[in-house]
Amino acid sequence: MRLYLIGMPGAGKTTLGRALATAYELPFRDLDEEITRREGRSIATIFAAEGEAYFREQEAATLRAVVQELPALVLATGGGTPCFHQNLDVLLGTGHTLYLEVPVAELVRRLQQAAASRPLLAPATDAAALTERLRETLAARQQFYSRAPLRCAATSCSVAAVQQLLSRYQTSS
Ligand SMILES: Nc1ncnc2c1ncn2[C@@H]1O[C@H](COP(=O)(O)OP(=O)(O)OP(=O)(O)O)[C@@H](O)[C@H]1O
Ligand SMILES: O=C(O)C1=C[C@@H](O)[C@@H](O)[C@H](O)C1
Ligand SMILES: [Mg+2]
Repeated sequence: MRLYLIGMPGAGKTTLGRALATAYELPFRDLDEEITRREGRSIATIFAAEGEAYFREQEAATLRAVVQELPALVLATGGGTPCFHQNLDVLLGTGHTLYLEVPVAELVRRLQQAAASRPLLAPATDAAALTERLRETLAARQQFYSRAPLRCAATSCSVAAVQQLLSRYQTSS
């Protein structure tokens, strides 16, 4: 089984992804970490040195390489992954895609500390600016995230809840 987690920055893709991989005894990959490893530099450095378009190309290529390499895994994608280069079609066509749905106010709480090291959020320094930035980003991305056949809300996104969701989904499909 390939299980893909998608959602906004701070939604908990990496945190929950690792826990799900342990529960299912599957390898875990984090797409941001894979890109960092392939490139030998941080995401922030890639954005600063090469710009977003270059990052999106590397992201798309790395996604396809990971999918080809591993027939079974849990993959935490980057926040923007489903929104560029037909990546969502790759996800939908090769595994189960789960959208972690988290309200903007909760994302702000989680991200406020870390915003400076996240290139797309860095310009938003205070809570109001970060809220506005996340609102705009989510509005633009909703059309992609909402195509995931599986979704769970922030408050119910435990490993057990996802396992239940997935087993119901697998028996019905
Ligand atoms: N269920 C949760 N409840 C509260 N805090 C959480 C939860 N899941 C993750 N967090 C916290 O929120 C922050 C972001 O989590 P995480 O890095 O897993 O998100 P992400 O979706 O992988 O973000 P990114 O897209 O930036 O990689 C972390 O500080 C993490 O500890
Ligand atoms: O939301 C986004 O577009 C991003 C999220 C991160 O996971 C990284 O993939 C990168 O910082 C871009
Ligand atoms: Mg992450």
